[in-house]
Amino acid sequence: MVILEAAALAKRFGSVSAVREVSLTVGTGQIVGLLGPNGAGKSTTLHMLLGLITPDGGSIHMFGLDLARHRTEVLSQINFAASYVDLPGVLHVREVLDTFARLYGVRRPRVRVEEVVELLDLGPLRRRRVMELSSGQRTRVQLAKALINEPSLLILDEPTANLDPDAGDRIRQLLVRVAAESGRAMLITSHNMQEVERMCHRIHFMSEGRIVASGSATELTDVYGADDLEEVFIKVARSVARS
Ligand SMILES: Nc1ncnc2c1ncn2[C@@H]1O[C@H](COP(=O)(O)OP(=O)(O)OP(=O)(O)O)[C@@H](O)[C@H]1O
Repeated sequence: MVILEAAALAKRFGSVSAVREVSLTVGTGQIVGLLGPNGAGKSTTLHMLLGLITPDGGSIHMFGLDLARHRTEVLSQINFAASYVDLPGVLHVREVLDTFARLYGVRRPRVRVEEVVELLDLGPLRRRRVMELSSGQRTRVQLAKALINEPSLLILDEPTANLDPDAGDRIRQLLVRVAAESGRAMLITSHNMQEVERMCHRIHFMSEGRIVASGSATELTDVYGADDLEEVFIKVARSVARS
């Protein structure tokens, strides 16, 4: 089932065309990756999907509903995590999760908070203030917050950016398991090609605001005659830069 359908999205910032004619879909249980060099338009695309900025063109449908016309209903079924979004630093981890559970109108909030604490291994950090946490620990709190409302669609901007290799691997496994077991759809950006190769069913490469290549990791490595996704990335980025 199609969870997210974006068609011909466009966004300009003054003279910069940040996103041009971007179309993509994400289905139930599917993990889709959005890749591309710095400034390609990935975050701008995610921010339009989250209703944080208004597209100049195109349409966004989630669960069959137009985001522009059914904003509250749509946004209550999705969630987002990114390391650049600040959580209230003076609150304890437990208080942050309680607050978001109530904001999202989660049924049985205490039970759900305990579930995400367990899932993200936050037990020992429950009573620590967010401002006292390391960046990797904050990333885990962000992901717990993103799962609190059991979203049908999870949008993750570089979900493992601050994590050490062991924590990053655990989070990747967790997200893959969550998508497979609960059918949650995920759209992620990442500069970690191994992560994308391992997690994503479908990948879109963006460059200068456009999607310039799409497929599974295997399809893309075949098409570009590359050994791995990192080589594909470099070939795509350099071929666009030359053209
Ligand atoms: N609020 C803004 N005002 C002006 N220009 C912006 C704004 N947000 C983004 N841009 C520009 O839009 C383009 C796309 O930026 P965006 O942040 O979407 O890229 P990105 O692919 O997420 O990059 P990165 O990998 O570095 O995070 C860039 O040229 C950026 O400078």
